[in-house]
Amino acid sequence: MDWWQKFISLKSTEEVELKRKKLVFYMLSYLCSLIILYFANQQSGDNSAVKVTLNVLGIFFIINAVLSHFHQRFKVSVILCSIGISILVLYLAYSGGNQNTGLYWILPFPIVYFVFFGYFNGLIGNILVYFALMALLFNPGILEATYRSVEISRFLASYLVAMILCLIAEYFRFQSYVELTMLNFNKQKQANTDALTKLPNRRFIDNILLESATINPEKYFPMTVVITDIDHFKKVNDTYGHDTGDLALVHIANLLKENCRGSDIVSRIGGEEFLLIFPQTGISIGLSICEKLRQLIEQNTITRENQPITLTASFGVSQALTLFDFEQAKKQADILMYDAKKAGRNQICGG
Ligand SMILES: Nc1nc2c(ncn2[C@@H]2O[C@H](COP(=O)(O)OP(=O)(O)OP(=O)(O)O)[C@@H](O)[C@H]2O)c(=O)[nH]1
Repeated sequence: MDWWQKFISLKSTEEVELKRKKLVFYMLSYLCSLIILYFANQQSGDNSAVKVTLNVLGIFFIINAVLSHFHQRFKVSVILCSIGISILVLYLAYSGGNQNTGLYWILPFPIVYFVFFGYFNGLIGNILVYFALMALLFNPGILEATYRSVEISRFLASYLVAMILCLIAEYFRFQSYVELTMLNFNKQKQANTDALTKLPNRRFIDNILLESATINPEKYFPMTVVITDIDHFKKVNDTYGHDTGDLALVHIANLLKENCRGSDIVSRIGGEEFLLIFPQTGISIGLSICEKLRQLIEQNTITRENQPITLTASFGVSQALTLFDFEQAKKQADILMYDAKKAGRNQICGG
């Protein structure tokens, strides 16, 4: 699995999308219920059944929206609201509302199902309501209202057109949401990846990793923190050229990555400097992993023009028991790495 996938969160775009849905839900709930209550009490004439039903539904939409501010189950509120809307739509068709104008007031509703449920589930919801309306309207015997057949066919055709237009709009809105999400994902990935070795970079450590460790410290601590630096790397560049230097960096990066666990973090934080993090690992195990890595680097030469080039690296190993120790552990590992250099390179200092 790509290292990034464990950390990538589409959280930011998903949160924006959820915020949009919530705002639409609240606006629709409060605005529609006010309109419904206005019609219930000012425009429903003498029809007391219409008055009562509209008042009940209007109050239901308000209570449902208010309650949703206090619990975490937003989806439940949306489903309840949609059930209320379906009842309202069918009741308007059945009763004719005030002076048989009910059908006109149904036409704005197809969009609500798409806004709440997306293009696919919204379409299913709309089709169900459409068939229920057809079943009602083509059975005049069960209706309280009386409609001319031309009125019914015009209404059903307009509902269908409204449904198709909303479907097109919602489908392409969703596609652009997916594209923007991927764009955001790729930009985040790019910003947190070292271009040469494809390892996580310093920005990743300072932002994303620390955020993850703050949220789930038990996943990380106690941790071993390692700084490793390739020895005499300048000589590699000077002797074989910058391209070979790059090749050597990629080689070491792959070697470190392939020989650490999936949960370990291997990052490139400077020119020829790598920061390794071994989560939930005590210092003694950390030291033995580093010894294995040190030997692997020494043994796995790279070849240039059929000539083997031996690389070695120096390691500074420290540990962080909690998040508060992390920065200090990094500094300590850096100091220890320089101690390893001073002591002759190709060795590990730590404890
Ligand atoms: N090819 C290549 N070289 C790099 C890159 N980043 C840094 N370097 C080189 O890495 C070298 C690091 O040299 P020094 O800091 O003197 O360290 P060193 O030669 O490894 O010596 P010690 O660390 O003391 O063993 C410099 O020559 C940098 O130009 C890179 O992305 N590609």
